[in-house]
Amino acid sequence: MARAVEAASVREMGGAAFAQVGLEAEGPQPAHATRLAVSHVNLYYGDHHALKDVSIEIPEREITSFIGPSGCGKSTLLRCFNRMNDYVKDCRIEGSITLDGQDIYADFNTTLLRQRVGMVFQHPNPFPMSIYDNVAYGPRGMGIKNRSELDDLVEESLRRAALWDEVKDKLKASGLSLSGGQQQRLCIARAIAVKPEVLLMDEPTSALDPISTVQVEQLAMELKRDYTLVVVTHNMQQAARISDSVAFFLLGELVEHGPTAQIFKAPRDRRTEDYLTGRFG
Ligand SMILES: Nc1ncnc2c1ncn2[C@@H]1O[C@H](COP(=O)(O)OP(=O)(O)OP(=O)(O)O)[C@@H](O)[C@H]1O
Repeated sequence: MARAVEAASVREMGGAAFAQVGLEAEGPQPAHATRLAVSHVNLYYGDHHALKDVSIEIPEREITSFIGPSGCGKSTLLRCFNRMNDYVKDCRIEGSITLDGQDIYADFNTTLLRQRVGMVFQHPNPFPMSIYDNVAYGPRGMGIKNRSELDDLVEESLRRAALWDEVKDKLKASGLSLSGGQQQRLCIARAIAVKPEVLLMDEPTSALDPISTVQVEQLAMELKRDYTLVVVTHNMQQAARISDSVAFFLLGELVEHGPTAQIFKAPRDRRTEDYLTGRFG
């Protein structure tokens, strides 16, 4: 009986994020191939055991969201995907992470990895240069010097980032002169200009107003047609709105990962229920 009441409360409370965004559980979707595969990963910052035996598969052309309370390891795992943690002193990783079957911690060129796995951060961080140069920066670094090729790439990337119409007449203006929401879309344009396969987004809308948040969410849903997206978010409604699947982390453990409807409406683990219903975190 108590269990039945709890299950009902998850549907009402945890499922509320899902219901509020007007989504209903969908039937089985065609499976997408695994793009990133994490197998038994343990990560330590010095003595601190930040990721504990984490295994998860990230399917291509889907949005996978990482949720969980502060400090549970969401950003740490995200940063493993393009080896950003390499820059952290005393950071040690065990286990394996593969991109299309190739171990990214074995014999893998990190420059190439970061080209294939792009990242957008919590706070928009345009370079202190023009809008055009921000987007052209990556392609130039890859050796593209031809002006018309660069022009095409810049336009295509800004269009895909839903920013072209707002900036096409001021491409020489500083990227820093844009609004916060525009700066974040500029950073997305910069990330996709090098044609990555995976886009990592670490709380990409937490510094944005509601209108810019909706624009970035719509953009993420557009981009998943071609890219694999992994999004860290504290916003449960955002996770419900945009994700194909959701992974819940707690104290460095991956508690469960499943289709968005299942996680919000019928989580398998009591700890996920407790988090979604606000009993902790
Ligand atoms: N560079 C670092 N050096 C040492 N410890 C770190 C470092 N980065 C993160 N940690 C620790 O690892 C744990 C996981 O941190 P992480 O940033 O991955 O959590 P998170 O779930 O993304 O948190 P938040 O939601 O607050 O961003 C925390 O205890 C954090 O203090």
